[in-house]
Amino acid sequence: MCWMVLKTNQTSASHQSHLSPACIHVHTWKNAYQLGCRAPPPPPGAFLRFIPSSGLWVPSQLPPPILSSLPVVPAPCDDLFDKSLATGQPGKLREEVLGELSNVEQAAGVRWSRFPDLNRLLKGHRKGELTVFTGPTGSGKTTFISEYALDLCTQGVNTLWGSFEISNVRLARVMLTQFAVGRLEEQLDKYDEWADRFEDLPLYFMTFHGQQSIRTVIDTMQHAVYVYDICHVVIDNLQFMMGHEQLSTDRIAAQDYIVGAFRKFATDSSCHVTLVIHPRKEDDDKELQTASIFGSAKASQEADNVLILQDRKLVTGPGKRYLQVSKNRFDGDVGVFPLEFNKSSLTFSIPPKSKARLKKIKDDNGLVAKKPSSGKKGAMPQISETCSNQARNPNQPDLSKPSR
Ligand SMILES: Nc1ncnc2c1ncn2[C@@H]1O[C@H](COP(=O)(O)OP(=O)(O)OP(=O)(O)O)[C@@H](O)[C@H]1O
Repeated sequence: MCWMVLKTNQTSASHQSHLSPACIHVHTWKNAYQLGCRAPPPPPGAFLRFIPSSGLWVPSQLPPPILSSLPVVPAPCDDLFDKSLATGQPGKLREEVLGELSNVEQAAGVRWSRFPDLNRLLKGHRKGELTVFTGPTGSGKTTFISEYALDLCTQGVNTLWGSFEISNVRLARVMLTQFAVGRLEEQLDKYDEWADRFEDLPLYFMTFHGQQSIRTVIDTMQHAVYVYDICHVVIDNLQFMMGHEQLSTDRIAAQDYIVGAFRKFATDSSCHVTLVIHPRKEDDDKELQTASIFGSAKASQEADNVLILQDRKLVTGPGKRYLQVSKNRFDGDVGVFPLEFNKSSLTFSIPPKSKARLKKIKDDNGLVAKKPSSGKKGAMPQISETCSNQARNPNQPDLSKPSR
């Protein structure tokens, strides 16, 4: 068994006297080697372990006094290396690459039912990724990300919301309106039907509001992954979670640390994290860019995907807003697509001109209706031109069914 160093401190271990090759030799009568020194390279087959932070190859069995003085926490690891695509290697690289190639659909992740353009660009929503989402103040970030997450959740993506800016009551009200694709204020008799259906979704809310420490938030997320098998965490938004205490320079460092913690959580827990971050103040006539995200470049560097809600019209499309995918690490493309806001249903999906794409079937009564969907829970809402403001919805409660 070889050993791998999991955590290191900032100081190069080789600068510490007890870890210099000479000192190890004096204490153990065994040879250690340091990369980049005039010392000879380790002989082939030598039973050594490598300490990445120090560039040292040390004997794999150091006596306890030296081992305990390491500035690191060693942990056992059988597979330090993957060799090309060779079979039989501990990391199974070859099988895993084949798995990705032969299951392209699965590797692409869960597809949105309300946002076909997102599928075109991002392919799908995948576990273990970090998405950073930004947009001007009041442009509709919360409203959009609510529908974006709800869409996935109705398809069985277990979702945890951390709403640090608006209360869970207000958020759930927006989501319920989007779920019902229409205002429930005027049809309160249907409230219980919709609420029952909404309650059946694998959707959970953190009970935090306002400033909260990253440690507490990550602990809560880890607990939720363990207990509820959460696959998607939405943090809305980073600035409200951090509060306003730090000075400006500390604040950027603190934000970088927090972004790093969310990144690590996403990777380690195989859970997608969508992080809403306000942009820095830009001129109103300028479009936002990846570099407009508040803080250092850390957020966009760590992110797998960067989405920007631009509050201006696309010259070539309908809608007063558009969504820009400005970074896409996995597959697919970067690009833009228009969003048209429906004030009644608080939804961004299906701009009116795109309705032409939907296949319509005239029924016997001369009413216009969309071809029935697959019946999949949470599938694309069906737009009926017989409804004025409210779109017909596959999530529509079956009113013949008694409410719970
Ligand atoms: N495209 C839109 N057109 C008009 N109004 C919108 C649009 N999108 C959202 N709204 C409305 O604007 C208000 C603010 O929306 P929302 O809270 O989603 O914005 P935000 O970008 O998250 O705000 P903040 O910058 O404060 O976090 C809400 O009342 C919402 O219904």
